[in-house]
Formats: sequence, C-alpha cells, structure tokens
Amino acid sequence: MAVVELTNVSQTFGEGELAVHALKPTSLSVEPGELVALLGPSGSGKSTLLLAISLIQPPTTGRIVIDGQTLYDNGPTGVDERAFRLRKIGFIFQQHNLIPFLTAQENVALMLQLNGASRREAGRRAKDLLDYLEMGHRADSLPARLSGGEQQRVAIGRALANEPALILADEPTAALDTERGTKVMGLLRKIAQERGSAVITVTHDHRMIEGFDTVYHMDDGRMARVDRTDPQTAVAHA
Ligand SMILES: Nc1ncnc2c1ncn2[C@@H]1O[C@H](COP(=O)(O)OP(=O)(O)OP(=O)(O)O)[C@@H](O)[C@H]1O
Repeated sequence: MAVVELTNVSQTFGEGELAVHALKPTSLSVEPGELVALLGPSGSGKSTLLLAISLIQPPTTGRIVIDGQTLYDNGPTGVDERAFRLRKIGFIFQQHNLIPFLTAQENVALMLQLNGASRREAGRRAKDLLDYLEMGHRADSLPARLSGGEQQRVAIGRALANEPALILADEPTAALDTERGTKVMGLLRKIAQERGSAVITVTHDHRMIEGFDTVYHMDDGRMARVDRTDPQTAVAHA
C-alpha cells in the first residue's frame, strides 16, 4: 500500500482573471521507503504541494490518501487533521525552528509529549532517538550551542519522534556542507528503509539528487517525473 496517494490534486488561489493556478491537477503515489525529490524554480508550486498534502492549506480539488486514510476528497472527510498530522507526518524545514530555551533532548521530547507520552517516557525515547542520530552526547545542549548540522539532526529527531508514515522536508540539506548534507540524506534513507516511511523533499541542492529514488520537476504548477537515465532530460531539469 502506498503511503501517499494523490489523485488530481489542484490548488487555485483567487478567482476569475486574477486566479493563480499554483498547482494544476497532480497525481502522485509514494511507496513505503521511497525518497522523492521535488525540484523546480521559485513559484513553481513546490510549497503549495507540500502544504496541500499535509492539509495545512487544503487543495481546491482532488483526493488525498495518506497511510490508508482518506483525508480529503474534493473536500474534508471529517478526519481530525491536526491529530493526524501530529501522529503521521514529520516536518523538516531548512530553518529548523528549534525552541531556543529547550535542550536538544527537550525539543525532541516535546513532540512525544504533545502526542500523549508522559514526561519521563518522552525523555527516554528522545534520548534514544538522539543516540540513533549520533547526537546523544549533545542531548543537554541548547540549540545555540550546536552547529548548523547538529541543529538539523535535532530537527530531524523531532520530525521522526512519533515514527511518522510520511516525512515532508523543505531544503533539509541546503544550509549544510556536502559532508553533512550527505549524512542527513543517509539518515533519511536509513529511516525510510527501516521504518517504511515515505519521504518527500523540496530541494534545490543538486549535490544530493543521487540520493533520491524518484525525482520530479515542477514548472508553473505542473509536475513531471525526471528520467535520470536520459542525460538530456536530467540536465534540462537541473
Ligand atoms: N496563499 C497564496 N495566495 C495566493 N497565491 C499564492 C499563495 N501561495 C502561493 N501562491 C502563488 O502560487 C504559486 C506557487 O507558489 P509556491 O510557494 O508553491 O512556489 P514554490 O515552488 O514553493 O517557490 P519557492 O521555491 O520560491 O519556495 C506562486 O505563483 C505563488 O505566488
């Protein structure tokens, strides 16, 4: 079963002559363990797509099924979207938005507590997760004391805390040097494989493209799959 199943999802802002068709009818299926990259110029609809998938900004039309649950079918389906997001979707943004006065461990634990874990249980699981991300030794540090790459790993820990079926990321490696960026990609792959999560990442970071299973290019609200075996196409979309 696919983790993400989109059918004819579109987004139009405004009406009549002023209408912006930010996302033309788009269908997409992402399997467990699959890493998907979304490329495309500024304003092509990448953020619109991520916001629609997570129903942070519901689309104008279409059907969205995540982890077997129909969240949207040309309108809301009655699912509690906020609770669903908290349990099933992890977000990683370029600006990691860690809470500055909480330690690395507390930042991760907070997500678990929001989902009902006790403080003690959340602390224990957050520490395990940071160990897994090779950040256990910095568990008690405040974000300001961590390097950019370390902060990014804490943000990844936070996104993964509830073992989400789907991870949505916006430029997770752009602020990192190649070595750290490669490590973050490796982590995403490891998690996707071990947990069967699907990962959809907006990226302009061409250094990392090889790390993805599937690459889509967006242009003016239209999404097309990039055939990486064809150098012409791959270059045209680079
Ligand atoms: N809430 C909104 N109201 C009106 N227009 C919007 C809204 N959100 C996005 N748009 C428009 O929709 C189009 C797609 O925007 P989107 O943010 O999805 O692009 P993007 O590919 O993510 O760009 P970037 O790489 O710059 O983040 C743009 O023309 C944008 O101006």
